[in-house]
Amino acid sequence: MAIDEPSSPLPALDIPVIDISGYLAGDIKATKTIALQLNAAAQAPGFFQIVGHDIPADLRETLLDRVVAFFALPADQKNALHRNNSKALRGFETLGEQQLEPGYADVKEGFMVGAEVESKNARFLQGPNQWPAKGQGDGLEGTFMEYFHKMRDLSRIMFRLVALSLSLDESFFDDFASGQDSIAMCRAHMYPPVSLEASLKSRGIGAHTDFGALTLLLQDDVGGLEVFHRKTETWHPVKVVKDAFVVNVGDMLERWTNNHYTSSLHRVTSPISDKYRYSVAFFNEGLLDQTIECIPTCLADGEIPLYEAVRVEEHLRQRYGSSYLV
Ligand SMILES: O=C(O)CCC(=O)C(=O)O
Ligand SMILES: [Fe+2]
Repeated sequence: MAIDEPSSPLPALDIPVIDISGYLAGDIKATKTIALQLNAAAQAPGFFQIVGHDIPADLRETLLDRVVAFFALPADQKNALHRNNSKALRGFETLGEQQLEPGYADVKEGFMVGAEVESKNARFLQGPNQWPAKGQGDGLEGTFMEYFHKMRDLSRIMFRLVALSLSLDESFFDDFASGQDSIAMCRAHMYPPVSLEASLKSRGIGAHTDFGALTLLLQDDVGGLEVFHRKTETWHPVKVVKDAFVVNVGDMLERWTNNHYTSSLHRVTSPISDKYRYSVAFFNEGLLDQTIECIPTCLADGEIPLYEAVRVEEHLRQRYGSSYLV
């Protein structure tokens, strides 16, 4: 099946749900099990979900509520925060601006946020955020930034588990994931419903792999996220699991692990009910000057690295640059 064919009604691919509470509680036996589960899931399908994390339910719910309210603002108020005003891709983007799959401009709106960095000190993807004016989308900034900082902490935890899963020192990815200059981008999405007919010819977000190392996704209960299974060349829905984050391996981690871990194609089909779908993705992009090259524990005897070493900034400039239409 070609990758642009409509979604199939196949049963969900085995995308395991991993409970990380044992690691947070310092349980050594549970940590070993979690690392093994993560190792298996990161190889195939490159997607899993986590529960037992410490991001409070009321924060997740409040963020989604505020995101819904933001996307409901009049177009001129959202356009005043357009990402074209920002050197760091921060702010609003409207329907059709990003194209991740050739031939399909995404039918989504987005709102990108990151760590606040003053313009004069900013490098690629660093800079100030753009927030709605007073009286418009009140509370978004406080909730989004609280969420962003908590997700950074969760990322450090997830990368520690990734390190353990690769038999590395637990702190191997600490600087990459949570050092002072480490870059993380967090984008809220709104996917409007389309007719059944239109849904077959469009994408909420076109098929793509994520550019960074690891993505942590908060989704509402509408569904529509699908993962491509390379072996059978079929698309499979990612089930909505209460309180879970969907976690997926991105291109940098695939490259770092010499393809041991898999950065899988995924996409979102537009809702065809009358419901809008909302999600918030947290992307770990890492340190701009870091070099990504094959991790020694990922090279068995007789194997050779499949990729040349690449600087994170070079990789990100190339991937972000080619994904925007305007
Ligand atoms: O909204 C989603 O469920 C997925 C979004 C996504 O894949 C992305 O932003 O890279
Ligand atoms: Fe993605």
